[in-house]
Amino acid sequence: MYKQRGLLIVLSGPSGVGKGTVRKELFQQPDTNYEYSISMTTRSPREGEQDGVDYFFKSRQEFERRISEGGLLEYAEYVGNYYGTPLDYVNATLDAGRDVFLEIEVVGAAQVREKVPDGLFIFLAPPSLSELQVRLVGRGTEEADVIASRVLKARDELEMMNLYDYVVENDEVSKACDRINAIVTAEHCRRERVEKRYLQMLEGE
Ligand SMILES: Nc1ncnc2c1ncn2[C@@H]1O[C@H](COP(=O)(O)OP(=O)(O)OP(=O)(O)O)[C@@H](O)[C@H]1O
Ligand SMILES: Nc1nc2c(ncn2[C@@H]2O[C@H](COP(=O)(O)O)[C@@H](O)[C@H]2O)c(=O)[nH]1
Repeated sequence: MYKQRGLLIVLSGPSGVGKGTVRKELFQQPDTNYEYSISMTTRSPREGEQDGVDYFFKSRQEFERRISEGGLLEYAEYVGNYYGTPLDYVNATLDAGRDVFLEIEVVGAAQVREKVPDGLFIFLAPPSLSELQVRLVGRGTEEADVIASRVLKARDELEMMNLYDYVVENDEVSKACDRINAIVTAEHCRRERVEKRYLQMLEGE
């Protein structure tokens, strides 16, 4: 019997815009039905971060071995560290008909677009660049030079907004979550209509 694959939802945007905050809020909502794909990184854990929960923390050597084995759906080097999405988990979950949620930067998102063109690509945008800087400083997890690199990078990342299916402003976390939920629901309805039409056409043969 024909079984539709799950939907791959990609949330991207500059560092500090609030991707993690929005994602955590979405996953706390009782009717959320996506699976979160935990990324791999060579970055050191921040205070409170747990291996296998926030990231799979790996050495550069181990990460490069995963790349050479083709074990990543996408990866990017971001301000001196590797970040990537384990391929097996994404494939197994989508094959089981479950939606997968990726929270990744823009270079990796562009690679996913090439490989999974029917994914749903959402760019989370800050109200302004100055507010982005305020958020990064307020988070207090990076030194001033790293914050400066991330804000500088954000200028180029914002130019990639037009490559996305949707741009969602993160002015308020609850509003951003509502917008993302509405987009995902609309995409499911669209896919159901297409699937129904497809099955009707097969029956008519
Ligand atoms: N809508 C918002 N209004 C004000 N502050 C926010 C909002 N969303 C997130 N923040 C704050 O901004 C900071 C950065 O948020 P967060 O860590 O979620 O960003 P991120 O995009 O996941 O960053 P990175 O890509 O570096 O992981 C946090 O301190 C968070 O509490
Ligand atoms: N291309 C990928 N980017 C990822 C992945 N996981 C996280 N990220 C992004 O990296 C930056 C920096 O993250 P931080 O935790 O050090 O602040 C940020 O934009 C993340 O969204 C991934 O698997 N692939």
